[in-house]
Amino acid sequence: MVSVGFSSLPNWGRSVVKVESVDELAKRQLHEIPERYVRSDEERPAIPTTPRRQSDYEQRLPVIDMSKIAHAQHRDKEIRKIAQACEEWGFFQVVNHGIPHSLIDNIKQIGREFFQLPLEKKEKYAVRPGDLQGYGQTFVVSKNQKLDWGNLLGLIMSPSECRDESLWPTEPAGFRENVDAYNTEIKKLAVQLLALIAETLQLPPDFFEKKFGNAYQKMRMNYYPPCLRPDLVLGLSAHADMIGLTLLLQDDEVVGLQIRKDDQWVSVEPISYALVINIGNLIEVMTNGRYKSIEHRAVTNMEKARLSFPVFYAPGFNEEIGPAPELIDENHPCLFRKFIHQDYMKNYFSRGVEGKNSLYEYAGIKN
Ligand SMILES: O=C(O)CCC(=O)C(=O)O
Ligand SMILES: [Fe+2]
Repeated sequence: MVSVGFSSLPNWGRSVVKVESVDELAKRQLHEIPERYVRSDEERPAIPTTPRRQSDYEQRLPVIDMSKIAHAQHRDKEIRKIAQACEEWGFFQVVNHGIPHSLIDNIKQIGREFFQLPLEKKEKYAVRPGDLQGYGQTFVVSKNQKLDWGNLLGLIMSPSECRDESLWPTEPAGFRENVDAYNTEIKKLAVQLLALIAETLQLPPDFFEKKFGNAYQKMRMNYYPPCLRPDLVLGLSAHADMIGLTLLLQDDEVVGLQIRKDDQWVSVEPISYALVINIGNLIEVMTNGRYKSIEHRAVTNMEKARLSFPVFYAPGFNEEIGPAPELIDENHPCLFRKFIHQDYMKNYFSRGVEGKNSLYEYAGIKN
């Protein structure tokens, strides 16, 4: 079946299994966590302490000050920091990015209010079979798979033919205006960051921009209700983002995002009004593996709900994706074959969350 939001695109081949809303489950007086949410010993997370200690973060994720990029005397240093962050972490935070704080406050408020609506209201926007947007849980593709302690609302901004306004909540007030305004700002920042990332690799400044002409842009609101046993569950299973770049706004108060660094899970320190940026699988391919798309996950908190707001930014669906010829030489053999973005997307969504292994299975070249 071709879903409404993707009438001009092929079926994504993803079947959705409907599961109970975690928002509702978490409201019940549970004495134990239902089995379907309890992770195996290997997957169970270490939970950051409250109040937070430095050891919760191990090393600190690089923080890029965008206001310095405009100043000749600081620019080179910030560019070097971006290069180092992309090479060593695949992640960094940005501050002074120019997105009005009032807009960021509005997005957080709207997200919180949406998830507090009664279930019947949220279910008007439920994910439909085969679709990638709406209210629900991601990647539930089998009746036996472990479930995430979280719910989400996903909305595609562009291309315009994928934007499905019937799934845009009319409550809380101001939802549409704020989400649109925020996404316009995020797009500007994404364009700026991609040009800087190209610069760090001495690629032509429009190297990424060329592919992002008819960009795919999707916003997600993730809601992780408080959980009786954060040590047994995951808010969001470990995964790598299969897009170009992710720009994530996270909760100021509740720590939850963890990234895999040197085989350890490191929490990302919340910084007020900062955005967390990460390299997605497509940029890993386009940079011939120089910049890696790193696995990450979200953990929950016993007392407080946590919200996060990623915007996923990717090339147009029909773009051919492959390593930059400038980044292939004798010492850096070509690591990936070329493919069409939407073929990869379709393949990815048919698998469910499997870490990032599927990128190499799909497009990796064995040298
Ligand atoms: O909640 C978070 O901080 C992580 C969200 C995330 O990784 C995603 O939605 O892809
Ligand atoms: Fe992610």
